Amino acid sequence: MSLTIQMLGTGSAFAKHYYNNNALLDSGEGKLLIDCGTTASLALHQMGVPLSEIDAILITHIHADHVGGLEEFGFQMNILHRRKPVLYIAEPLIHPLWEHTLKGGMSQQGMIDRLEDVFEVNVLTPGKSAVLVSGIQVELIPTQHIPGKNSYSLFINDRLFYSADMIFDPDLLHHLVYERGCQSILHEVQLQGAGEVHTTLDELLSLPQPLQERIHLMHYSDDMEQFREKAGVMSFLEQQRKYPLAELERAKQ
Ligand SMILES: O=c1ccn([C@@H]2O[C@@H]3COP(=O)(O)O[C@H]3[C@H]2O)c(=O)[nH]1
Ligand SMILES: [Zn+2]
Ligand SMILES: [Zn+2]
Repeated sequence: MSLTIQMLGTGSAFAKHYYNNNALLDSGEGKLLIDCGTTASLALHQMGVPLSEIDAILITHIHADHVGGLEEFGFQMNILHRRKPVLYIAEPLIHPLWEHTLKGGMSQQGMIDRLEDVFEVNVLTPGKSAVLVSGIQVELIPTQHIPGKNSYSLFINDRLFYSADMIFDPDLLHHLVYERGCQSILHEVQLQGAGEVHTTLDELLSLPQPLQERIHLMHYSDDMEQFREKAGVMSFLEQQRKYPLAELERAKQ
């Protein structure tokens, strides 16, 4: 069975109409959750996917719309299912995730003192591809988001680029498509204003047409419908719709 991608949500951090920009990848042999924001467990509930069916979680960076649901996920799995969820994470994110995000809610003296006490932590090395669940191979690519905050975009199965929150990096997109065989790009977008920590629609519209044709937009604000025409050949991903990878790749033809 081929890979499918279903966004739990496609919203920006402040969106209310759209849930947090998190994704469920399903190879048919295993399920990988990309990011676990504040709205993740509600979205998964609506999608009919029990938390216990998720084989692993991968975190791109530390912001609530990407990690705010980990406390509930961790507690539910440990308390209700008696097992630690598998967490893939770059080493520099471990300390801030525990010390600055999860410790306040999850620590229990003598029982839960570290991230590893509630999650099965697997460290990923940027630039090195690894099979995270059967049929899903991921390479972390460091990309720029907030000064001093580590953030990692993803190159999946050597053909799909999934942007973390990131500032515009046209050279990376060019490199992935023309030198690494990238077929489709799921890219975050900021529809209005200056892209100080995100990539703007205007910036993506400056890319050559063959690159734009590969792009599917996500992480957008509630006024997305007003930008469909402006986005041209770039399409907006719909939250909770299941996309076979082949469908995303067909869009460019
Ligand atoms: O320098 C800053 C820092 C943050 N922010 C906002 O806070 C949000 C945090 O989550 P996010 O990364 O999905 O999106 C970010 C932006 O919406 C910003 O506009 N400028
Ligand atoms: Zn975000
Ligand atoms: Zn962010």
